[in-house]
Amino acid sequence: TVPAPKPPPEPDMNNLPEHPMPPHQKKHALNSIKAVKRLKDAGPFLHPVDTVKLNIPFYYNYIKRPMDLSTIEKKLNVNAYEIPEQVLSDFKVMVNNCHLFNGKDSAISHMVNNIEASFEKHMLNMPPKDLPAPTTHK
Ligand SMILES: CN1C(=O)c2ccccc2Sc2cc(NC(=O)[C@@H]3CCCO3)ccc21
Repeated sequence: TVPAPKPPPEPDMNNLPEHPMPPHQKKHALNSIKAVKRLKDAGPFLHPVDTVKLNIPFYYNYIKRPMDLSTIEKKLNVNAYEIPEQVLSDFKVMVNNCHLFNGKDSAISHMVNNIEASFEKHMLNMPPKDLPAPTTHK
């Protein structure tokens, strides 16, 4: 019997963190995701893998944590992340899903590697959690 394709899980809205990432870090992470979404190689990663359009009903049987750029952006907007590393780890889930399902040397995996490199470069400029107090020059 063909297993019914499972819908991609929504961001874990149920247990949002008590102390989410502060606004200046959230803003930087959102800008980084927006910059990646504009890359030529980002197309297939903008939305959850569409198992019907791609005719891969087994996808969610292999890929237990589907992830894509729109889901990361949504999680940022609902303050689902506590620290920037959690954003990076969701990004890596998306990368590893692609490597696992398509093969590390596939064209689509080279595309996801490109956008991951770009995202990591943006995240190098992430401001520290506790910004220095604004100094008032006399
Ligand atoms: C990341 N990834 C994949 O990992 C994937 C999974 C199975 C088969 C092919 C691919 S490459 C791929 C292609 C699209 N393409 C599309 O979404 C559009 C709509 C359906 C055909 O092109 C989206 C995701 C994707």
